[in-house]
Amino acid sequence: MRNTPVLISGAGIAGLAQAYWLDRYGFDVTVVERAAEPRPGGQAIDVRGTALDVAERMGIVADLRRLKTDMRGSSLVDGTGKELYSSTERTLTGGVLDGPDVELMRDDLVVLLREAVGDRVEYLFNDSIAAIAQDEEGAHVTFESGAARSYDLVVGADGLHSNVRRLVFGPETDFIRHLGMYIGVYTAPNFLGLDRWQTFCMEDGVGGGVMSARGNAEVRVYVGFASEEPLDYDYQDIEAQKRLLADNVGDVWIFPTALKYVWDAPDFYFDAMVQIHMGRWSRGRVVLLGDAGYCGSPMSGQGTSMALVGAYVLAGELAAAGGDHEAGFAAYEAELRDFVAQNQALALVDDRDRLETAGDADDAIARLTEVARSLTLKDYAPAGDPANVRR
Ligand SMILES: Cc1cc2nc3c(=O)[nH]c(=O)nc-3n(C[C@H](O)[C@H](O)[C@H](O)COP(=O)(O)OP(=O)(O)OC[C@H]3O[C@@H](n4cnc5c(N)ncnc54)[C@H](O)[C@@H]3O)c2cc1C
Repeated sequence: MRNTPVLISGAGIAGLAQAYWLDRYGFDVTVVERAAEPRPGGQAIDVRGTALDVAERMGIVADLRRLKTDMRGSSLVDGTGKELYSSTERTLTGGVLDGPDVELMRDDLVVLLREAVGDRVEYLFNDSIAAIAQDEEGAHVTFESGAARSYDLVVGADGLHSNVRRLVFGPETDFIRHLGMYIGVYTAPNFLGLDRWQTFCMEDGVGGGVMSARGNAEVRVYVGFASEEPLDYDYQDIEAQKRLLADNVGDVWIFPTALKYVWDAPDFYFDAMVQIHMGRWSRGRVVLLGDAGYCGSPMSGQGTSMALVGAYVLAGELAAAGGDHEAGFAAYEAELRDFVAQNQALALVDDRDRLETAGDADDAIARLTEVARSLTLKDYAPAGDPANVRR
């Protein structure tokens, strides 16, 4: 597939995994990323079920396990700080501690994927696609920098607020399903003195938690508030988002203290709990992957795993279709639709936000584990051996 030039928009989890697999099948890959480098930040994320099989085929499972968050357990408190339960067997973010699933920091996974891709693909940082025109010859892309280039295919892996989706499929409002919650995630000093521990708080209208990270040197704060109506704010204006968070979180648990650290946080991430639902994930030579096409929201617990599985399936089906992108895109959807629907449904289960007892948590983890494993990967020959392609 060399000489099949593919442009991937976004160097997040989906984009980097896609670059890895397309390169391994011999496509000629360019990645454009709006940020100056793959963006760090984020809370603990999970690789579980079928996504672990993908990681196995990438040869990165040992690295994932090395980077695993080293939690001893978790507790849940109410808005006054009264403990509802505590467990040394599971965490609220990662599930059963001695199970096969891997919970790690999002930025560690980004670095790991970047290393797995190596220098074999071209990166265009600090840039973004301004326009895409398609015809029988290809997808003709103009970048915001002013450069213009043609590709056979464009993969939109640019996250929840996908630029490619907006340019090719229409406005975000056509595809978004609001789940009634906003969250902010950021790093703070370990102001609670947590020792490999996470404590979460569930209270009407406000919720979240604090989790120690990096050998207890710091914590990741995770704080959200309910809003039935979608809020109007600038996705690029981080200071305004911090203000929005501070203004909407009341005097609940330790959140007022946690929010004192938000102003200096280097890695603040804020977004609505929303899902993306689309009738089609491709149009012409353009296809969507990960959050761009089927965001499940952090409430699904499966955004990262869906991105990894989606990247494997899309690249594999394109390779199997031998250059027929319409057949490849159709097979990608056929293979992945049911898996995505089941994973997105996890965020909508009524009792997922009512984890008041250890039994509730066990039920939720059992359901998640079953759905996360519900797809069996196909073999897409001929991929190179990871030992030969990884540097
Ligand atoms: C900084 C950050 C922190 C996150 N923290 C959490 C978290 O704590 N918990 C959680 O559950 N999920 C979090 N997520 C979302 C989570 O990473 C995704 O749900 C999941 O991993 C699927 O990944 P994705 O690659 O589809 O999307 P993302 O990980 O969102 O990656 C999208 C990438 O596209 C880039 N991009 C966006 N617009 C453009 C553009 N116009 N041109 C080029 N590139 C563009 C972004 O900079 C980013 O690198 C976070 C995402 C980001 C970017």
